Amino acid sequence: MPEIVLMSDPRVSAIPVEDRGEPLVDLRAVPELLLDQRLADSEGAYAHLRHGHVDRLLRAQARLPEGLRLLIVEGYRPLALQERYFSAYAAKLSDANPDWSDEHVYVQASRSLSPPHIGPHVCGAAVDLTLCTQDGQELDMGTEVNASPEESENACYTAAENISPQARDNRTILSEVLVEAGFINYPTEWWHWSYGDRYWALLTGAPAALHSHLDWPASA
Ligand SMILES: C[C@@H](N)C(=O)N[C@H](C)C(=O)O
Ligand SMILES: [Zn+2]
Repeated sequence: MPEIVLMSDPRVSAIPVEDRGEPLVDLRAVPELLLDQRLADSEGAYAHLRHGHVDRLLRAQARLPEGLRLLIVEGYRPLALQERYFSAYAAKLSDANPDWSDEHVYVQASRSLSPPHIGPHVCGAAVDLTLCTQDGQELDMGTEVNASPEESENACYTAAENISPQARDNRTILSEVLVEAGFINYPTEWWHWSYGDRYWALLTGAPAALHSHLDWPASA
């Protein structure tokens, strides 16, 4: 397996950000894209993404085999929520592994959650998504969206081998259309894709990230 750069890697936070001022768009107003409700918040933050992502997602969806579509689970995530998610997971890891240093806990937590200050969801640049049929039945992807390494025996890693051939094929279908549309994947999570954030810049060689952190409510 090629080296996985974790979100906690100092090379990620060292990437400069040159924000383009691209607005957030509410995907609830884009009927071609199907939104899942499992992480829906009352203000609809989860349904927002940077403007350019809409065309990228539509382009990816158009390339799917007939009968399949994207199912969007979460886009924009307010900073306070990212902080809550990160510190709760770090605390859980620390409790389960009392011999781990704080630094090791930080790195291990970043397998599943971005340190808040570099979080791509916080910039409206990342989207968690899966595949479903036209009538919304989710495909077998080997794990649930947002399964942790602990609960999935690392099957959440995109290249994991401990999944069925069918789930492997489904991950390949998802990856191919999203890569073609310009997204990059976080290799510890088959469902997490982004464009224009620091992690994207590091992996693509772009000189800077295109989107900085956004407060919510934003001028969407
Ligand atoms: C919570 C999980 N789906 C996720 O989004 N993880 C990434 C690494 C993040 O927090 O940015
Ligand atoms: Zn994500």
